[in-house]
Amino acid sequence: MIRFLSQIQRINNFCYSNVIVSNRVRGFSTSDTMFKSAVFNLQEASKDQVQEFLNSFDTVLTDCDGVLWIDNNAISGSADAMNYFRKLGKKIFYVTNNSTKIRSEFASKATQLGFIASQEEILSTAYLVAHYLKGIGFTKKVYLLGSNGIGEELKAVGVRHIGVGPDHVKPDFKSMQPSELDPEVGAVVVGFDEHVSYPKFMKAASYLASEQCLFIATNTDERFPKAGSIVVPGTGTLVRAVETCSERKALVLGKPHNYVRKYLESCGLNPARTLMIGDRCNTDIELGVRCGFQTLLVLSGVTSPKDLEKLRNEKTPPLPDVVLPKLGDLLSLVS
Ligand SMILES: O=C(O)COP(=O)(O)O
Ligand SMILES: [Mg+2]
Repeated sequence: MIRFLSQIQRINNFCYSNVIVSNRVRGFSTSDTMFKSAVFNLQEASKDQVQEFLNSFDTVLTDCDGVLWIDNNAISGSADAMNYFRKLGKKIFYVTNNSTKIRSEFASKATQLGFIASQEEILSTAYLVAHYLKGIGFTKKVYLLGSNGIGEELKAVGVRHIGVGPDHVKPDFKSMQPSELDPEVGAVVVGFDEHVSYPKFMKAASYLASEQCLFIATNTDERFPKAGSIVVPGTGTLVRAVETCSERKALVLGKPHNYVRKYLESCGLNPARTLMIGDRCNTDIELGVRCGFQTLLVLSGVTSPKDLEKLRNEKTPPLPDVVLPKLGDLLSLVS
């Protein structure tokens, strides 16, 4: 497996890749100094090393929120970096845990923000939910605690759903009757839902009281990346709430879980020649590590430089192979 880090190892005469392998496979047996060095700051690389890095992969999988954009604003330089990868002939996939849009909407958003993207290159959790239910031949109805993005993807594969939009809290909300439940519901899907409410939790948990009812979640991200000090709770907040009141565990489809991993495996990627870019260690980097990809963490989203330092000090895996402040910084290293 010829990877960038083993090139660095030769150049620096320092065993970066062995440190990483031993950290991952055999636990933290290496010295603190070696461990800390295991995350390579690409900004400290020479031009030749950056070139080696760029030559070490053919496929780029990138996270979206926090790497390419935050809300509706592109992160400076990200589009140029992604378009540069494309110019170099790299295959590109946008792999997002965000469930609020259908794939064509993600492609339009990307295009508007300056990225080159087609629907076929988008792998979103809304799509994965539809892919999963279609794959198991699901014919019942979905109770959806989520957005229209999932609803539209379900519709595209012929799966019926209810629940999207506000379900207002009434003064006597605790007196909800079983007649308010739809007997055709055979699955509860939890994704991001800006209209989350107590009646929705009651309905989700009541459907899930039947063991036959499937329980699926898009992702468990704790927070959305946000510029500024306001915390925007992520889908994990809703999943945990439904898990708590239903006393069940959801099957989670998004990064870093098995379903998305298997999906990517079925795309015929060569793990040794694939780079995963992310802004979050416990989803993006974890997925990359589990799949055997190289991993690049950018500090423009959820993980701050302080968070990374803490993870390195506490020796908390998964850690990325390389790090950059933001994806756009790559271009100044090659020009
Ligand atoms: O929307 C989310 O929760 C995360 O989306 P991302 O995977 O593109 O960061
Ligand atoms: Mg992200």
